[in-house]
Amino acid sequence: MKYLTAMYISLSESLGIYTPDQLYELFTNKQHSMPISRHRATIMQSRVFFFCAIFAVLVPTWSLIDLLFLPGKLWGELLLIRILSGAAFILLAWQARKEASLLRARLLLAGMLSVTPLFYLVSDHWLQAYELSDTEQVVAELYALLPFVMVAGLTLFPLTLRELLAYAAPMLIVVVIAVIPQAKNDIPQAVSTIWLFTLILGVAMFASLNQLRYMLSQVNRASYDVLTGLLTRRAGIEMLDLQYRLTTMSESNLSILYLDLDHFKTVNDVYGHDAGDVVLKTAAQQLCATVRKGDSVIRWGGEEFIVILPTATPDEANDVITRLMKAGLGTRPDGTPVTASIGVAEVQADTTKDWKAMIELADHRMYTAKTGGRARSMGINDTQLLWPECSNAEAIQNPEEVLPATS
Ligand SMILES: Nc1nc2c(ncn2[C@@H]2O[C@H](COP(=O)(O)OP(=O)(O)OP(=O)(O)O)[C@@H](O)[C@H]2O)c(=O)[nH]1
Repeated sequence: MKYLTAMYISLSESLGIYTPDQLYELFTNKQHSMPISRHRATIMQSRVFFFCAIFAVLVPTWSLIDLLFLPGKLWGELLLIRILSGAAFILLAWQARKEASLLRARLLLAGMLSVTPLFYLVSDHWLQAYELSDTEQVVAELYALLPFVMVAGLTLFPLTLRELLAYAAPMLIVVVIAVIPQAKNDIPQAVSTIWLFTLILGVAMFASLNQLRYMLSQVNRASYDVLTGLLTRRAGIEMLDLQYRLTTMSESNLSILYLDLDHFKTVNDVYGHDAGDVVLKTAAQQLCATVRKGDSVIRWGGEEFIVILPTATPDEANDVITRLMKAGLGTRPDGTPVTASIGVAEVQADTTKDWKAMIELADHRMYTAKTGGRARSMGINDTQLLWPECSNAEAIQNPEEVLPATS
């Protein structure tokens, strides 16, 4: 099995087709990262808003066409459900303007997709009760297109296969229920209706999955640093903003660490850029290995990192730093330990007004740690923690001392 998976991965890489992980990401959102879920929720809600706003106007306005071509009593009945559907679309559009979350986006889409099939089922029931002339029949036939319009609308949303199946199944059931009476008189017509619906559904699912695939690649590219695999500054800012708001809502704790590797430039200058890259990668891996699952590590700049520690008090943040100093950030090419200057900030202890102020404070403390001798952290109330192996960090990492002797 392992052998087959490895073969599939190498084949998929060389042919440019999906790897098992990519396929899984298209099947379900279980492994989607926070930036992807947020981005997807925002797109879905903005499109639900767009769709619902248009339908909120179109559905009631269409009654003018009904008035011209359908019997008066039938027009009155249809007008009632048109007004109700229009109101439902207004409600959905209004809800879609609220802050995006995946749960809200999914519920709104489910709501949007149910209004039209319900409208279709009720209107179809009333239309069947009337003997319609040829012209009236043409207008009535337009009603039968409603589920097709809705299913085609799925192309607008970047959905996983599981979501698509969950949304498409009820619509398919509605169409099957609606064609049952028709099947009694005209089986080929009923079969071709279901066939056409399935075909449009297939195309819509394909387009929707493709949109998701494209979105995944774009968001991943923008959210993860190519060298270290950490969150990029852009994705990190979104995460900081979210965590800060969640923390202030729940009045809990939130600590951040601002790390700047010490004398990193000398690694590049003495051993070359590739060696510098290896040091950065190792430091990033060590950081990720030290923090908890819910924490986030961001590559803030060249050799600067930010660690977000949700719910962590200043003492807990210091525990993380102690763990990190013990585990280390890897070694430089000359075998000396890589160290960092670290600034700490905490939302309650520092009473910061927003995440930017928190970053500024942590940056300022990191600078104090740097000027205070490097290889140390500077926390709240000037609490300092020193790197254990580096009681004399400056001497170990003095650029002049690591420069190889020139002949
Ligand atoms: N190899 C490599 N180097 C990088 C990357 N990004 C930034 N740098 C280098 O990181 C170095 C940062 O050096 P400085 O900010 O001067 O500071 P430093 O040498 O770490 O010294 P202190 O911060 O004062 O301890 C610069 O030489 C950048 O070129 C990268 O992706 N790869």
